[in-house]
Amino acid sequence: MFSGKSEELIRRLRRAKYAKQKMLVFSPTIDDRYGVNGIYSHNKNNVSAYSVKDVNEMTKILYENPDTEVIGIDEIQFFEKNVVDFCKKCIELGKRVIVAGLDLDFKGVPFQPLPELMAIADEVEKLSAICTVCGNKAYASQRLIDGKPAYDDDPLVAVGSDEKYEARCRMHHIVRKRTVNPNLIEFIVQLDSDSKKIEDIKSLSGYNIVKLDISKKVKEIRENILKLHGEDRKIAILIPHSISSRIEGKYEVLDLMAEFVKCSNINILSDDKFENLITTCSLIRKCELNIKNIYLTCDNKTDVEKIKKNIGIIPIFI
Ligand SMILES: Nc1ncnc2c1ncn2[C@@H]1O[C@H](COP(=O)(O)OP(=O)(O)O)[C@@H](O)[C@H]1O
Ligand SMILES: Cc1cn([C@H]2C[C@H](O)[C@@H](COP(=O)(O)O)O2)c(=O)[nH]c1=O
Ligand SMILES: [Zn+2]
Repeated sequence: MFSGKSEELIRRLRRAKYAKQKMLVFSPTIDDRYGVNGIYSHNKNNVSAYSVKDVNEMTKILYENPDTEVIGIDEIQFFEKNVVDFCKKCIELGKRVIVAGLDLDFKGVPFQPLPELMAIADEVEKLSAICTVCGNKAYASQRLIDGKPAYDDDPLVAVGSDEKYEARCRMHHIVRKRTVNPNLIEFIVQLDSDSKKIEDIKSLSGYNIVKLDISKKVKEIRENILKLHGEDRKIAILIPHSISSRIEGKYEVLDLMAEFVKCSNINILSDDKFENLITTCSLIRKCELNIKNIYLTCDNKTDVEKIKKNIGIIPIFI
């Protein structure tokens, strides 16, 4: 963007006008930045044009004006692929076709249908703007959202001008990739009654420990977990209730934990109520959740062997 494509198109169309050639000029309806029914450069230089939404509309107008000699199209990247056939048809009919469009999108990926149009064109003039950071020749358009580079999964089409885009050279053109929080959510199922022990768990140091509040709505709880995890934080969710407790009277805590099966570990804090531990572990495993650690808050050494044999995990005393 800002390379002077529209200015150049306007210049060529003005010359055709001086030559008294009959012209049809098209601009996509979607581009209403500086006005409709015209081609406008960033300097507000303009020529009048038909504002059309697709190739069908262009074809109709062309049939109504069969003596057209020159056809100009701006922002051709906003038209469907069939605009290539339209251009070919016009050339076969002996008309001169001048189009302007963006070759690369904000990610630096070829913007369809420019690659095909450039391949079939008799003449291609590639214009460059100036990098707003270093003053070198620009390579692509930097999309900025709240002043920060856009992400690679942002929508392809976003009409705008310098409030959204800047010309940038290769070095200063940035596309952000959305990073997935590499930290798994650590659920801490508390089967004992001594919550103070949680601070003693070394593997959870640095974690933001959030207590699950089952008086809230499922949607609210879920969104809060997603938000905290999405913020790239290390989070541990303390479950001070039975995993069979219900949220909103119908949804078990275990159902909620199962929603995060792909991005969570389960840690269990247990005292000497062995049966309770066995039942909890088997319910958790039925949901294919990963039990990472079992922490014993009692010092009953006989439990270690029982847990190892029945659950397959060597418990850690805290
Ligand atoms: N970074 C930039 N590099 C070059 N020209 C710029 C820049 N920013 C704004 N401009 C202005 O934009 C004009 C080109 O506008 P325009 O023809 O609409 O470009 P395009 O259609 O390629 O976006 C230039 O003549 C200049 O006045
Ligand atoms: C890079 C890029 C641009 N756009 C939009 C933004 C503008 O409305 C036009 C380009 O206009 P210009 O005449 O070249 O200044 O295209 C878009 O929708 N998606 C993109 O990736
Ligand atoms: Zn630069």
